[in-house]
Amino acid sequence: MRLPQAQAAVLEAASATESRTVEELAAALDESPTTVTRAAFELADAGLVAIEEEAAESVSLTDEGERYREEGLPEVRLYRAAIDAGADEEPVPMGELLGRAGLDGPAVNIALSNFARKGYGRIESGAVAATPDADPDADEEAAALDALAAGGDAPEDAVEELERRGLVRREEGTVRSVTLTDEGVTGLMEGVEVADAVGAVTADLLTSGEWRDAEFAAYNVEADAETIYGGREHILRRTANRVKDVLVGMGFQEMEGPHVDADFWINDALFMPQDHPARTHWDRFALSDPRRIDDLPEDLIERVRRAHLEGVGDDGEGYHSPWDEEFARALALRGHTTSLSMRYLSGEAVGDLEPPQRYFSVEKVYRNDTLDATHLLEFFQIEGWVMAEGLSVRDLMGTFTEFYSRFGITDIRFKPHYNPYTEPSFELFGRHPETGEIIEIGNSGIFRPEVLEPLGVDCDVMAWGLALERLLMLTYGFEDIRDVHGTLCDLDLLRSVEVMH
Ligand SMILES: N[C@@H](Cc1ccccc1)C(=O)O
Repeated sequence: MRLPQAQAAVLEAASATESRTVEELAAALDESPTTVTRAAFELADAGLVAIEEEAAESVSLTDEGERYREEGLPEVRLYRAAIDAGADEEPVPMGELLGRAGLDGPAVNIALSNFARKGYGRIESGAVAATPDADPDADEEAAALDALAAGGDAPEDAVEELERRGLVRREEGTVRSVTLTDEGVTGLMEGVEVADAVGAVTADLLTSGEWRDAEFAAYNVEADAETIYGGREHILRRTANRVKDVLVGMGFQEMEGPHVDADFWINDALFMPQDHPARTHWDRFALSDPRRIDDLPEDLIERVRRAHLEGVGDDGEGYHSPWDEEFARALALRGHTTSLSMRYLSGEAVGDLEPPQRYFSVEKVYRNDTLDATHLLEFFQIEGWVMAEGLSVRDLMGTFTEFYSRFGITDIRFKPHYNPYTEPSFELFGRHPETGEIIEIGNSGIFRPEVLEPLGVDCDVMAWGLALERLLMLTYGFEDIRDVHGTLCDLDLLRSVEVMH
């Protein structure tokens, strides 16, 4: 029988009467467990060995656990310092003991919370009274740390406590044991010849031309292998791209524009009065340097100013409140991408547009919100608008129904709403697939004449801002947006979440 080197070695090292683990074989053969595992699976495929698998749990020390194993658990160090200072007879001020025990930073709280729990003593009004006959040498958690570090076992309740404290971590693994089958024994008796099968193509093999005569080992695609995570497009980016594809498919063109913009484009062009509470309570992220925009179309400034002061049309009223150009020139991170819609509708971005037109963007916006499961300080907005003659709310609803149905969402709901820049306005809601909760997914409406006339648009424009992250929640069932985005994100989830097309 001819076998590649690793397989021949494993076959010879295996026994018919005693199963040997992959780790034992690897140590005996001075090979890596990966090589032995692979060879064992190939031998098993050929019927020469049997592999038995057993789920096994291993417990290892975290960096913090390792540190305490070397330096002593903080509560034990506090107890020893307390005994040294005579705290078993008379309480000693805490500050003094912390210095003696060499404890500072987070270790102080850790020492204090475990000290009393383990019966090392009491802490009252800033002084420590130590239990005279406590035995720090018999500390079960310290003993467990030592035992686990040495590869041994420790009592379950000690391990649980250490795990709770973040000093050890449990890992699930599989232990594989190999035994020779009858066929394997026969094969061995008949004699095994080592074939020079090549396991991996090297640059040498290729340049020397040796690959022409080499015998290549077959791949075993069923063998267990270490998981290697390659780079991968983030689910949010992937969903953003999918949204773009859907909108392009619906006849929309993409807008682009600055993340930092003048309040003029973010608010004033939208007929948001300068003294509107939203312009302060929206908590904008203002820029201090540069502070203002220089480049604004003078004639548009004038038309917007007049719309704010006097209104638009015969029965227009306006706000009759002061309008300050400098206030409009202030720069901030955009709180919505409707600033882009203003730049495009005004002709500032790509020149004057004739109806019909459809535009969208899927871009970041910034709001000083309080972080929670459904709010981030920055998120992606799916902005969009349609410019055409004779648009109605029916068109708006139809567009959303069409858009969301492309993502399998067929039960969106509408609620009348108020925006200073649209009339009528609607908020959109969808049902969370896991919790069943109705969540807000967007805001929309038909732009008022006070917005459109200064921009020089004389037909209807319906528009919206939808939250990409909420769409993600509805399509994937995420419950906490922080699992997907930001420093608390769940890497395992991001690595393994399935792609939806
Ligand atoms: N700017 C609105 C969305 C919107 C855009 C356009 C028209 C109506 C509403 C928001 O951020 O909530």
